[in-house]
Amino acid sequence: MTDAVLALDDVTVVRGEKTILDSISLRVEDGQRWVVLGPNGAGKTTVLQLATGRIYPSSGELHVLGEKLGRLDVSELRSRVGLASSALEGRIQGRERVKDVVLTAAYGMIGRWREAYDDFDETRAEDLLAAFGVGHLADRDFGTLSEGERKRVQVARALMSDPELLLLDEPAGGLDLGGREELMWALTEIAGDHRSPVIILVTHHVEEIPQGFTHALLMRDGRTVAAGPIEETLTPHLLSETFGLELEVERHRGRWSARAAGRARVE
Ligand SMILES: Nc1ncnc2c1ncn2[C@@H]1O[C@H](COP(=O)(O)OP(=O)(O)OP(=O)(O)O)[C@@H](O)[C@H]1O
Repeated sequence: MTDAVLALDDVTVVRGEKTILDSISLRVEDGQRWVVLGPNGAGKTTVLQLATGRIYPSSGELHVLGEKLGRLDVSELRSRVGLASSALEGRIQGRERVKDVVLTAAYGMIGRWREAYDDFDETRAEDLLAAFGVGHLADRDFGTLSEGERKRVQVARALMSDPELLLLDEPAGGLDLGGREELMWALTEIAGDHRSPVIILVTHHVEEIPQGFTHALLMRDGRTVAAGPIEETLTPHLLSETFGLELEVERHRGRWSARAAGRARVE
C-alpha cells in the first residue's frame, strides 16, 4: 500500500533488446496534474500503459491507486482509471453512436451490446459531451466526426466512470489552433476543479499544457531528465536537455511556449 495515486519505483521496461524505460521513479499524489513531455520515442506512452495495468514492469515496483499492480483486477482498474489515447480511439467502431462511445465507458467497455443504462448514466454522458462542446453531436456516428470532435468525445468518455486517475495521451494531437484552444479551456476547467481526478497528460508541446497543471515529468530515451513542480521543471535548461535543442521558454497567463534559441543541438 502507498497513498500515492501512481508510484513507480526504479521501474524498467524491456522489450526484446530494447530498454524502453530505464529506472524511472515517480510519485503522483492526490490533487496533482502532471504533464509528461519528451520527444518521439522517449517512453511517455509506456508510462501511461503502466498506469492502466496494460503492461508490467520488467523490474522495479509499480503501485496504481495505492495498490501494488496485480492486487486490483483489470476490470476495476478500467473503471477507476480513465484513458483517452489514439490507440483506444482506433478500437472504436465508426458506426458507434457518439453518446454510446461515452456511455459504454461506464462499464469499461468499447461498443454497445445489450447492456441497459439508467437515466443517471444517460444524463452524465450528455453533460460531459456538452462540457466539451460536442453535445450537439450525441446522435451522430463516431466515424463521421472531425479529428478535433473525436478527441473531445474521447476525453468525455475517459471521464464517464468518474475515475480517480485520468490519463490523456496527446489529447490535442492533430487539432487545429481553434480546436486546441477549446480543448485547453475545457481541460483548464477540469484541472482547476478540486473534485476532478488526478490527471497525467502526455504531449510533445509545452503549448498543449492547460493552465492549472502542477507538475512535469521530462523524459528522453526512456530516462527521466527531470520530475517535479512545473515551474522548477520547465526551465530552458531542462527542456533543452530533453529535446536536444537549445530552447527559450516563456510563461504567459499560466500557459507555456517554447522555441529554438539557435540551430545548435545540445547533447
Ligand atoms: N513492444 C515493443 N517492442 C520494442 N520496442 C517498443 C515496444 N513498444 C514500444 N517500443 C519502443 O519504445 C520506445 C518508447 O515508446 P513510447 O510509445 O512509450 O514513446 P513515446 O514517448 O510515447 O513516443 P511518441 O511521442 O512517438 O508517441 C519507442 O522507441 C518504441 O518504438
